[in-house]
Amino acid sequence: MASTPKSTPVSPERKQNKSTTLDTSHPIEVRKQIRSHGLLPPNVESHALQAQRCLKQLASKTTSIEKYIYLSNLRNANSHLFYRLLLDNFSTLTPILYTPVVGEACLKWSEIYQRPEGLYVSWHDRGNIANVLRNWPKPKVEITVVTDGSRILGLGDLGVNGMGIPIGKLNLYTGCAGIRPENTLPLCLDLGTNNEAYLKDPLYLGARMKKVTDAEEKEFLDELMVALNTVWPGIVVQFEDFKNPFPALERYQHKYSCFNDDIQGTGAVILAGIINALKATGKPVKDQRAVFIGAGSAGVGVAKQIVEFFVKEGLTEDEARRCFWFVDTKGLITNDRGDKLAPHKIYFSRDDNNGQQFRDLEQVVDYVKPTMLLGLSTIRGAFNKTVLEKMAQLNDQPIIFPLSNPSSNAECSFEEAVKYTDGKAIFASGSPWLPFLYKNKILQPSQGNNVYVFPGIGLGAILSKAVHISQEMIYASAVALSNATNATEINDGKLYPDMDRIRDVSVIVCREVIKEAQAQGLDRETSIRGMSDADLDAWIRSRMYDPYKETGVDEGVQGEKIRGSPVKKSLL
Ligand SMILES: O=C([O-])CC(=O)C(=O)O
Ligand SMILES: [Mg+2]
Repeated sequence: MASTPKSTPVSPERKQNKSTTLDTSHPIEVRKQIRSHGLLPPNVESHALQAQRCLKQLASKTTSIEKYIYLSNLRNANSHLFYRLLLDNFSTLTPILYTPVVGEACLKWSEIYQRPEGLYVSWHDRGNIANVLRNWPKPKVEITVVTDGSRILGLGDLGVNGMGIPIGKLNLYTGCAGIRPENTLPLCLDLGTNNEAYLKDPLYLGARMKKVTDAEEKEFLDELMVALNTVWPGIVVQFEDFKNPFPALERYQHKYSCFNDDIQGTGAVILAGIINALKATGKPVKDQRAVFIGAGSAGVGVAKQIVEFFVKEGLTEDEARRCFWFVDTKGLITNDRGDKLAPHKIYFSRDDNNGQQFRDLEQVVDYVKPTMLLGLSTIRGAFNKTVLEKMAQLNDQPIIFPLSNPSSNAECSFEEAVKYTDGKAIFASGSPWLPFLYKNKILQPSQGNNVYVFPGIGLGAILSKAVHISQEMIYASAVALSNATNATEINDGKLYPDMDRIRDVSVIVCREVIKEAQAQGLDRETSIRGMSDADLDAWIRSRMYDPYKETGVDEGVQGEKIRGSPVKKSLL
């Protein structure tokens, strides 16, 4: 291998991470400049040819998990190529990198593990968290997705196996919102697990200890938030898949630039879907009756954002709140049910049931006569044939949202929703389903997944340098998403934009989040105040990572030089 001449400085990062520069699309001049000449096979390939090989290799993998591992390896071998492939095949690759296959990957994480890919911070690191963060090899971190693995999708407590989720979400941050991959930090907290099977599994990669108490978790998270903001001031923090996320959200949301994806991100996306569904049915909000099955943090978070919308549409908060009925494992949540309700359930608990109690969903549907049914219960089949048939008898266009993830936990499939409502359902699910042919018409499912907003919210917070992420900024993301759905999509019966337009959608969401931050005086980036929408969009785009523009040369400026003018002869 040629030694590096003194005249060509190679950054320490580049030395450590040479792999990202080994790209068969690099022209010979680039290969010579970055000293990868000879390390690559001679043919200089087009991006299209590279993609063709990757898709062929991917197709040769027979199981979803093999496809997942293939894509992880590709990302580590050549991140720009990986992101080019993702951008060009978004709707095909997302179900592998993200829900549902990422769920399977998390379940098997200890078996399929090959490399860390993120940072693990343990209970035993308390008192020393900032120093552990400083071990992260990349100098700049703009955003982190952090989980403690205690409620991974609808799969329960998976401990450190939950690391697949921050990795998957951050892949989408880069793919959808163009945050540079090296500026993202997947973060998994090992605060113990109550998953007995994992604790007994010799291959399990986490500490052999039970989950710490709520008070201990609070102490740990307080130190973590200070440490993150000390090591990377202004870092945006996305909380993900915590079993009990409300306390942390309440504690930090006015103090740091952070949000909870499961409460606020999912809430915003579902609200956008509901806004579009109500436009389709034409029924006013005052006539809506929403039954939620599953009264965990996500369900309550989603409903509270819909309450906000109903209030903006003219109801009082009390009138809006009373449009919701929640069902948990014990039945309809009422004040006189005889059990002690968890604090987050009290807001929606009913007091108008005249002593009647309803144990199952069918009884609740008969009693409430809902216009919409939303599932965040992780109970596959909870929206059974009878329930769906009843919804179709009650409504011309019943709104059916089985939102639990992954698909194996969804309350019903798209096919079931179509068949049992005779094609009348207005449908959105959390995980993807295939289109379904019904009565000679191909019907398209909508996927109400938080991926529609979290990348734009995170990018908006980064670019506006928001001091914190307000509920109004989250609400703005929901309205932006509903407006981003175009006429063709609406005519096709869709509630959300096509996934293949996700980059454009993320720009729109980001712009509206920035504008709301500006309106509330939460922004610190003064140079973009007062810009028109078009100028702001162009400014946002100019800051987004584009894997097609990466030359493999360290700094973008040098890359520009290579593209713009011939590289100096002396370097060749
Ligand atoms: O990851 C997803 O697909 C959506 C989500 O946040 C969850 O289900 O927890
Ligand atoms: Mg989640």
